[in-house]
Amino acid sequence: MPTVVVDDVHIVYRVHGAKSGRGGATAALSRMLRRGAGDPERGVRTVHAVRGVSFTAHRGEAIGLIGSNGSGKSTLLRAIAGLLPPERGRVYTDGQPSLLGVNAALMGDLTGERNVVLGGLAMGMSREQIKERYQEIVDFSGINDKGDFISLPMRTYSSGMQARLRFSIAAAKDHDVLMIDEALATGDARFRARSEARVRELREHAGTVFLVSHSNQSIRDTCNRVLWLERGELRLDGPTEEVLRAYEKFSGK
Ligand SMILES: Nc1ncnc2c1ncn2[C@@H]1O[C@H](COP(=O)(O)OP(=O)(O)OP(=O)(O)O)[C@@H](O)[C@H]1O
Repeated sequence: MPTVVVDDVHIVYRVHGAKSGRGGATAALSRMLRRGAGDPERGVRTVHAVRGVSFTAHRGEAIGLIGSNGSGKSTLLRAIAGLLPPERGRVYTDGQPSLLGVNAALMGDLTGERNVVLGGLAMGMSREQIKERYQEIVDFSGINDKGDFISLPMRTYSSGMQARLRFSIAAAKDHDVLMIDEALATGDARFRARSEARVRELREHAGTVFLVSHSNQSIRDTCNRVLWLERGELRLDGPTEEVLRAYEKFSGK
């Protein structure tokens, strides 16, 4: 059963005002003034971040996305989630894909507790379901292991704690398509092991999991298939070990 079909997708970012991007404060000010007047010369630069990528994902697959910095991994995930319109090509998905990014939109000024509810509602859970899973989510995150932190605003958490809570909220639900962008990298070793186990579980519940990671070990431990992107192009798509070996050779590891 296919869950995601990506057909010759191209993603192009447009960066406005980038052509006149040099100079100090005075130049910036004059640019602003010109912009106000509707300057026709204002430049738009384009970044062709994903170039003609095609693949089909199935139920029960955990697919790792690898590639060097800026190779288009996060962009591709955002396109699958429907957050970026393709310039060319199509993305077909079965159900609503959930993107769990390091920057997932929880609210820093709200307590961890409120964010669990907010995140649950955002994922389409009912209040009852959230209430039922609440303790499980908090326990999984380990936020309260060292004291009552869940009742403090989320902005007071360390980046690792924030990432853990985000992952725990997202993982509380079985997703058709769950996309995880580097979230595993921020937790400590124990949390990483726990979340990797949860990714395997989600996958067994017949969903499809995408995982962007720079940790080849995380990819090895969780994924059965790997897509390797380089400069926006799909270089290799295949079984984890095969693709990782080629990638490690390429990156000199
Ligand atoms: N909002 C944006 N506006 C313009 N260009 C962008 C934007 N976001 C990303 N890019 C460009 O798109 C390309 C791909 O970026 P992307 O973040 O998808 O790479 P990545 O493989 O996830 O990188 P990393 O491993 O460093 O997280 C890069 O060249 C980047 O500069």
